[in-house]
Amino acid sequence: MDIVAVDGLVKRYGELLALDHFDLHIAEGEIFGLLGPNGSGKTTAINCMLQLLTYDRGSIRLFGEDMAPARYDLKRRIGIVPQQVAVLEELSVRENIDFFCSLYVSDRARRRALVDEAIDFVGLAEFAGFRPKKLSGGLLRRLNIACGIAHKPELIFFDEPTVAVDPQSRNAILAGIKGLRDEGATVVYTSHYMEEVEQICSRIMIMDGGRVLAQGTNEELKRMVSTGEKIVIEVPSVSDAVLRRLRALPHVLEAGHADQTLTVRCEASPHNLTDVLGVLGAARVQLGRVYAEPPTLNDVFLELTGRELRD
Ligand SMILES: Nc1ncnc2c1ncn2[C@@H]1O[C@H](COP(=O)(O)OP(=O)(O)OP(=O)(O)O)[C@@H](O)[C@H]1O
Repeated sequence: MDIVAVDGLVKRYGELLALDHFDLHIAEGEIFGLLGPNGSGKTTAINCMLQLLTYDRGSIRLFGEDMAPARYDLKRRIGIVPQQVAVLEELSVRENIDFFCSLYVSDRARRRALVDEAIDFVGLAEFAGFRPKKLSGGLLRRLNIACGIAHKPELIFFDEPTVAVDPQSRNAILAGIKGLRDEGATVVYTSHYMEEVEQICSRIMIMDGGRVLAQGTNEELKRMVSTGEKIVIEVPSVSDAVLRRLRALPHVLEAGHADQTLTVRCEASPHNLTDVLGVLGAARVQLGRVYAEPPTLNDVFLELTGRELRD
């Protein structure tokens, strides 16, 4: 059974079509990535699923049941980690987590255990008595996460949880999300950082302008496009004649030399590296380090839309 089943969702803000027949199906135990540039409709889609926004058309089923504003039984099974940190300034770390947990769990003893577990989970034990304004940006994000997950939700929405956090907190957050999945939760993860989505998501949807452009595993998405690897070779100089010969190779899209580095972008094909090294060998070019980078999700987005994923 799909934990999330969204079909034909249409959402307008006045004239603006924010979601255009948007479909989303997520199986139990997935970390599903919603990847798209700013304004592509990720937050709108989440807020419709949570019934925080009304929508014009479409159906939303969560846990196999029709979602509606008064379905508190379903809402109780959901955790939300919003894009903007939403905690109470006058409460400590522990009190904040306890407050949000108390919206779902009334038994005090059970709540104390859940709050302790959430504090350990996000690594905030030594800050439990701190007020939010004493925390760094990364620690504040971790508190935001603890508030969203302490009640042990089965389905958790993370909306850009790593914006403006230091690398250490970012890694802790990503590891934490995988930990939640390992404990049985299903996760919806929105981001415009393709590396994160590649790192943790079982499946990824690329969206733009409120529409689904493509979806699949990381590898499936990369196989959908014709862009192949980027070959990078350290070499002090390359003559124009050699560059012309490289560009004339059957699967080469682009070849250029800058900063003592030759870069050759190719279409997907098994012999690109051999062909490129063949041209350089014939011209007796002295080579330094040679490596090939596989296509990124940015290449996929670029080929699908003609634009970069990052602004
Ligand atoms: N309350 C609103 N009123 C009018 N337009 C809105 C409103 N909220 C969002 N929009 C517009 O709807 C579109 C989708 O926005 P949304 O916030 O869902 O995108 P997003 O992919 O989540 O982007 P971001 O990463 O910036 O949050 C954008 O064009 C945005 O300007």
